[in-house]
Amino acid sequence: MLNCEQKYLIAPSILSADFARLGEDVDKVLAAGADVVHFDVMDNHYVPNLTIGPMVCKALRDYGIKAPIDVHLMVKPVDSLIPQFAEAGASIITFHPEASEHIDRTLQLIKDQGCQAGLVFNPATSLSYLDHVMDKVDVILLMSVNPGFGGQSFIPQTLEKLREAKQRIIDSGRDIRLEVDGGIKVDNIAAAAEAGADMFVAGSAIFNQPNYKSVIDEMRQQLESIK
Ligand SMILES: O=C(CO)[C@@H](O)[C@H](O)COP(=O)(O)O
Repeated sequence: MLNCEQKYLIAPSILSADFARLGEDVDKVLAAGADVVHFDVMDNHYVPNLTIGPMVCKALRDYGIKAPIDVHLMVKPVDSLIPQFAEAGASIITFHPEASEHIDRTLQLIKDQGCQAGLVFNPATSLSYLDHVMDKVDVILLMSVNPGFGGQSFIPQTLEKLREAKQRIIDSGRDIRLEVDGGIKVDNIAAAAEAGADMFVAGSAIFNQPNYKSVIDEMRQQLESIK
């Protein structure tokens, strides 16, 4: 589960990791200071790309990965995969509201499996999907790129949407993580945090550098500067 004590969490997206040595690469990024493993699941239907499923999640657990695994489902339909990911060792499961027939039921299904639950918002998806489910979400994930691929540029309008989501969280009085995903780098992580984000997914910014620790340290320095 997520560490509630820690203000900011860094969650490398393994979409940009070395899939031929995934266990080692995930170990390496955690040893470099990452908090959470972000696990992108794409079905070539909801998004135009195909990635990994519950077997790979289980393989990471069997390899010895203990950190929270944050499973971002970019699949449609979603419900049938939820028990499989919970069984495979997922800690958090998030999904896109457009991909579920019954958002409330899908959130409850995730919680019934013992995982934390979240909704994911594409750049053009309205936050109004949160209106009647704030009591069931543990994480709100705002996509700052259109989903499907790593290495895209951060969409600046996300900052305003983060502020809106943060206000909804404050109004709810609940302890909900605000996650941002897509194009997060050393030079924009502070702006995302100032807008309200407290959990940062970064794929290419970390995995495309030889020294993961130096990137993560620089990200933390940026976050320190706004405390
Ligand atoms: O879910 C997705 C893309 O759909 C993301 O998690 C990306 O994998 C993030 O990659 P970068 O933009 O940080 O390279």
